[in-house]
Amino acid sequence: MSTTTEGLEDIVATHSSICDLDGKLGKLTYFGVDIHDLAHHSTFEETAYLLWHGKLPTWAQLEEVQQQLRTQRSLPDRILDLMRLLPTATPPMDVLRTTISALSAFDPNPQDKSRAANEQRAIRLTAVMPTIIANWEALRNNREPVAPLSDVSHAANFLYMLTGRMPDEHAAHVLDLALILHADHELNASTFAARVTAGTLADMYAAITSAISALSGPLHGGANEQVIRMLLRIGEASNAESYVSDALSRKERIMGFGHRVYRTEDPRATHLRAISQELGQRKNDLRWYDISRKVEEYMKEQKKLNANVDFYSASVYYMLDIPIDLDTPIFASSRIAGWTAHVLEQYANNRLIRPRAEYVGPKITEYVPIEQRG
Ligand SMILES: CC(=O)SCCNC(=O)CCNC(=O)[C@H](O)C(C)(C)COP(=O)(O)OP(=O)(O)OC[C@H]1O[C@@H](n2cnc3c(N)ncnc32)[C@H](O)[C@@H]1OP(=O)(O)O
Ligand SMILES: O=C([O-])CC(=O)C(=O)O
Repeated sequence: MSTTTEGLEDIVATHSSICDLDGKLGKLTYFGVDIHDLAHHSTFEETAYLLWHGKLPTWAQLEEVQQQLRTQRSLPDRILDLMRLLPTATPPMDVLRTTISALSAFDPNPQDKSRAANEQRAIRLTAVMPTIIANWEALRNNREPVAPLSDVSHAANFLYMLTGRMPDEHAAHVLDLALILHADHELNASTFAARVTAGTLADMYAAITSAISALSGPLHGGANEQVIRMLLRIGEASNAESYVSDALSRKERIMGFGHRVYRTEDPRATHLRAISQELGQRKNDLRWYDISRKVEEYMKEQKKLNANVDFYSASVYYMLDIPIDLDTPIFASSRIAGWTAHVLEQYANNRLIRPRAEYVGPKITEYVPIEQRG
């Protein structure tokens, strides 16, 4: 058998037309469209369309997808009933995983496995993600959920449901930009998990449930929540160096740094760093940005590691007043566009994903009856 590579590092496991990632140049494109162009000009809805259809939409196509997303934001009452049954301490990622899985029972036509039916599922799942997250925030705080609006953007509605107030234009723009930047990233762990599940021809709900589970860990999407907890512990920019130096001397990982593919700046971090600074300036409080910069400089100097997408998104969400444990669910509410695009691509040209393991266990061992074992 060929030699093994732990963690499948640099192993090319499939063909994909969705996302091109050059870790040396720090270049990221979705169907050939540069992430910087999407960040400057697109919206989350348009980016999701690009991921699902492989091309940027016309006005009419954009209008249609926006309309579909807007009209499918509500959750079935029985999903809300299910959420009410969960202990209020349930982590939001667990709530997301459970409700997305449960939504399979409400599929209008579960037998329909056509591309068109799966595209509709992709839209529905994307539309309800913010509703699940915001409803959970309300329920766990003993408040009635805020019903979604159907006449504002995905990002504006998300912030509205979280707070019960219409967000200002800048906040909605910032969340929209964060959603664009997180929407896809080639064969990251959660997307791979989605494709492995889809590869068995399990349905889209099953694939997305796998993806949410994989995203939740601190080495992947779960890092953003840990970043802001670290920034809060550091407290002041002047403490950053000693905090990081102590953590490194204990051989701890600094969350939000390092990447399996990037050997240079993560192009998403470039935008998130700038938004973190801008939000700090607008709020007249550059504390979180300043601490982040110090940590970043020190990590670069000491470990030659760059900030990844999770590092600056943490302070951005914090300055948008988003509760810390919603950071990873927000990541999921963006990545759902990429996950579903990959599931559609997997179904379109499916082959079961089943690698091998190099056996390193004991040699053939005789079966000893239990009464003779020492
Ligand atoms: C959306 C995303 O998923 S982005 C990634 C989010 N995750 C994080 O931010 C968690 C922190 N980062 C990490 O744990 C890693 O960098 C990962 C998991 C992202 C990538 O891991 P891998 O590609 O397996 O790199 P690996 O773990 O082999 O690290 C290589 C070396 O860099 C060090 N290193 C990597 N990341 C870090 C870090 N964040 N802090 C300290 N040291 C680090 C490792 O200790 C290792 O050093 P060594 O060779 O002296 O032992
Ligand atoms: O690509 C990866 O391994 C992790 C990552 O940055 C992402 O999923 O956005």
